[in-house]
Amino acid sequence: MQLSLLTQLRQQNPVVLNISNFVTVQDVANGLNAIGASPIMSEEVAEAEALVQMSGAVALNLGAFTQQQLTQIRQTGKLANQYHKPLIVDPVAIGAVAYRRTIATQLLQDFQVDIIRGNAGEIAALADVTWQAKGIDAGAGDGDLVAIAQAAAQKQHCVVILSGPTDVITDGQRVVQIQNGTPLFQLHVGSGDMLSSIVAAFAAVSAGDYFTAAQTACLVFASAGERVAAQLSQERPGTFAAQLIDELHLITTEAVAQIARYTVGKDE
Ligand SMILES: Nc1ncnc2c1ncn2[C@@H]1O[C@H](COP(=O)(O)OP(=O)(O)O)[C@@H](O)[C@H]1O
Ligand SMILES: Cc1ncsc1CCOP(=O)(O)O
Ligand SMILES: [Mg+2]
Repeated sequence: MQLSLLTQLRQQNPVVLNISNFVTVQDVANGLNAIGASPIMSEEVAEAEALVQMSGAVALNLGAFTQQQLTQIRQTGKLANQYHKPLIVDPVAIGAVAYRRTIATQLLQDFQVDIIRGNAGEIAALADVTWQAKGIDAGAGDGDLVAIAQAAAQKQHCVVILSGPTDVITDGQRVVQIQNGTPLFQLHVGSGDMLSSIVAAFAAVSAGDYFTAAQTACLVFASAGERVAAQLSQERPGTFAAQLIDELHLITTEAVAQIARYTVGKDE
């Protein structure tokens, strides 16, 4: 864990290129902006090379792609590899939709991803583990989440974040588990997408240590949500979403350190 990465992120204000889905694009842009990164979104393959070159990291969200956008996604992923930019993929709903799973599998062969961030249903699909994913949500299953995340990381040769009540972060061998968070995240569509792009922002300032970038991003994001939830007397999804943006902007490394609850290793 390296909370100083949050300070570096705010000092460096890295450009993060996002291919977003149309549902959560604004959450992602504002979440990145609030925490101290500089978001840019694009839907045009003709500008992909210029945008990748100027970016500190690239986040590809597979939430609602069309055939046309697939060309852009594939090209942007390849360019990120070519220009050695950290590449993050969010494989939205690949556990629930066979078509998405097929496409994601192909894409992950077309370029080498550095970090994959998904919920249990999505990461189980990558690891070929049976799971009852439900739409964009994690769904239900009884597999060992740490073993599933490790299997996915080993298969894709990258860092994997399996997010949920506990976030599991692994490079296939090493494991960190973060217990911070709030169930209110699940009441706001876009929480996961925001996290994936914030992971990209941390990766941009991590000098290639993607395992540390991934766990620090997860801890900061989950802590921000937890601090907001602690101030709410009722479940208020709208208020939570607005205040999450505020908190991403205001949260300090000291505040995160004060509430951080995580374990290093496989046992919680
Ligand atoms: N029940 C929960 N308790 C605490 N934190 C949660 C819970 N569910 C999700 N989170 C947090 O919500 C954020 C988004 O993760 P997740 O809900 O798994 O993504 P997605 O929206 O893609 O399904 C993460 O920071 C995760 O830690
Ligand atoms: C509802 C929906 N449909 C396609 S993408 C998307 C948003 C998914 O957002 P998240 O995974 O962050 O909840
Ligand atoms: Mg998601």
